[in-house]
Amino acid sequence: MTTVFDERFACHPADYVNYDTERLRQEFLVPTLFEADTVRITYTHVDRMIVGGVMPVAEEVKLETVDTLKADYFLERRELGVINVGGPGCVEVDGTVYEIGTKEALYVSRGSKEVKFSSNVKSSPAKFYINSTPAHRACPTRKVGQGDAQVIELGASETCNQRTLRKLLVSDVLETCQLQMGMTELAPGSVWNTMPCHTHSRRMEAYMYFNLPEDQAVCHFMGPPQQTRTIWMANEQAVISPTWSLHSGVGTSNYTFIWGMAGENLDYGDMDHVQPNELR
Ligand SMILES: O=C[C@H](O)[C@@H](O)CC(=O)C(=O)O
Ligand SMILES: [Zn+2]
Repeated sequence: MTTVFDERFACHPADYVNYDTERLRQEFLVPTLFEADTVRITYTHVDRMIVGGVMPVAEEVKLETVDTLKADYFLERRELGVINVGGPGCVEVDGTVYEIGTKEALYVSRGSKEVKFSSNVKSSPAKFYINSTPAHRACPTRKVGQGDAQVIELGASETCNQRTLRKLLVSDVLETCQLQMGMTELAPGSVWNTMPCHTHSRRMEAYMYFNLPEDQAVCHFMGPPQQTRTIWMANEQAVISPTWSLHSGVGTSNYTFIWGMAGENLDYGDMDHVQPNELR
């Protein structure tokens, strides 16, 4: 197995406006998450979130520390959220095995020394999407299945934004330090996520789009509401949303995405809303 590590620095909104397409993609897009028997992790200095993907195929894959963390093990000072977007698999945390089916989640406590990922069926490997953030204390490791989620229905077909939001690893469901994660699924024919959109300078966010047909795309919007830019995204790619940025997208078909947040509060409803006709 291999670990592929990449580091991104935080960026000022006054500089961001001068970025061209390539530079925007370099700073904010995480283009590859899932590669056989590999842990791919991107460390963003925006709230120090790590965004990554683990796809075990032929072997069990271990979450190993990287030199940049200067930690004896990956979760020495961090908590971890895992959501499986592939076939059924297992996550073993210090000897305890958790069966994680498609669209199920696992919260892993700070202080967990050994985290190992495996797929149940090689021909349909698990794809574990991960977010990890600094943690000041240990909260219990826990699996969160679809039935444990807090579900919210949003939007309408008339405005092409009908979607089901599932809060998985959030404060209403279980205890975490700062990490909050969930999944939003667009209804067939609906293409707009997070519209009307919002910002929340108290928290950064990362989005990972999946279940998007390979020949389709999502146009992701970012930036201060009056200075937006777009990043065209493919299936199973992630994008970093700095604290000053909105995050919304429109697809050429429907899709599902995972959102993950980190920052100074756990209040999902803390948002500064922006109406579509206010955007520039
Ligand atoms: O701060 C919250 C996040 O942006 C997402 O949860 C929004 C979302 O999934 C949606 O509206 O579709
Ligand atoms: Zn948000």
